[in-house]
Amino acid sequence: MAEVILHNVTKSYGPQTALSGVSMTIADGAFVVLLGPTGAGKTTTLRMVSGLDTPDQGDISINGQSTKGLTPAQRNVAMVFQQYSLYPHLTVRENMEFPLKSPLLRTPRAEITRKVAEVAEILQISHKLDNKATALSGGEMQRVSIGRALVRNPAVYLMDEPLSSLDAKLRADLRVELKNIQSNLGATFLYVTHDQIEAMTMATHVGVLDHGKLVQFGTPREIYEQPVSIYAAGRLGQPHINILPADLFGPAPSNATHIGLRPEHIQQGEGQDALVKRIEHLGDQTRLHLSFKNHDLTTVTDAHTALRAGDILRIQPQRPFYFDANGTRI
Ligand SMILES: Nc1ncnc2c1ncn2[C@@H]1O[C@H](COP(=O)(O)OP(=O)(O)OP(=O)(O)O)[C@@H](O)[C@H]1O
Repeated sequence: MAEVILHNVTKSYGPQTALSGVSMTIADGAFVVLLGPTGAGKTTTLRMVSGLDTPDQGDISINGQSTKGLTPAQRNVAMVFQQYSLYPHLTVRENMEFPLKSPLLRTPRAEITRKVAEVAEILQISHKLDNKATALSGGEMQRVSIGRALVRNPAVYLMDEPLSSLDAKLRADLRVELKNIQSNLGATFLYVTHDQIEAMTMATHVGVLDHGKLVQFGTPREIYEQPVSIYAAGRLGQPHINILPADLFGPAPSNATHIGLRPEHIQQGEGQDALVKRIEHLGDQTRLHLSFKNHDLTTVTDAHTALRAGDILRIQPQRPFYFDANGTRI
């Protein structure tokens, strides 16, 4: 496995800047998740590292070696993209064996068979190994494309929302499996997801992209507990952070325009009156949708709450964030 360093990477497509001066170190064995809304530059970052596309400026090194002029094969990266790209005329087994049959690798036959069986078991597709790739559901095809990456031992795994087409149960299973594989192998991962749980549970580090710029890089806890801006704070957390006028609950720092409250940072039972508008029972969690001085906010409470819509509940902020007019944390 390897360390990947992006140094000042910039890429434009015509007038559109996709990446602007992105510098980031993906340490050997790190699991880095890129977060940002559509168009932020996540896929472009993966394409730059993979060699499918090249930066206009800046450089990317893998294991201390510049990738300038190197093809994807020479970079030894394994990619899984949102749209699975299998060889339709081959079986699942043949698709998964394919990367190991590269003449460069010279993998012994018995080793190929063992590795494919092991990965198929993890991905719960052992019973489909002899099916044609086209005779599979979308979720199965996606698992085969993940399998094709996992049979290899590349410098870095690049994955673009690999679990998004799977149903919830399988997604949860594979989230745990992928994380196990990554920790056991000490593999380096660069991974794109929109899924909060994947980001919080799988990442060793999170990179927050905003219009092609890397605005924050840190552990998931750092991003959650010490966001640099409203934008970064909004990337993690379900329910979403509440962003309200700074002085809604009382005096605020003089340059603050907004207060940011994570749902769990609204203390209940003390403070000022809020109206309970709606209660959502999610099993392990209950969400309260409140109205406070004509502003909507969301908080969480215990699963067996006696509260009902129409009740009045006292609330006050606990550990608030304050932001200035640019959205920068104070
Ligand atoms: N091949 C291309 N030609 C033109 N513009 C492109 C191309 N690839 C990306 N872009 C533009 O670059 C910007 C970044 O795109 P990118 O695909 O990296 O975003 P993303 O964060 O991965 O979004 P998504 O979550 O939708 O996948 C967008 O404005 C996009 O329209």
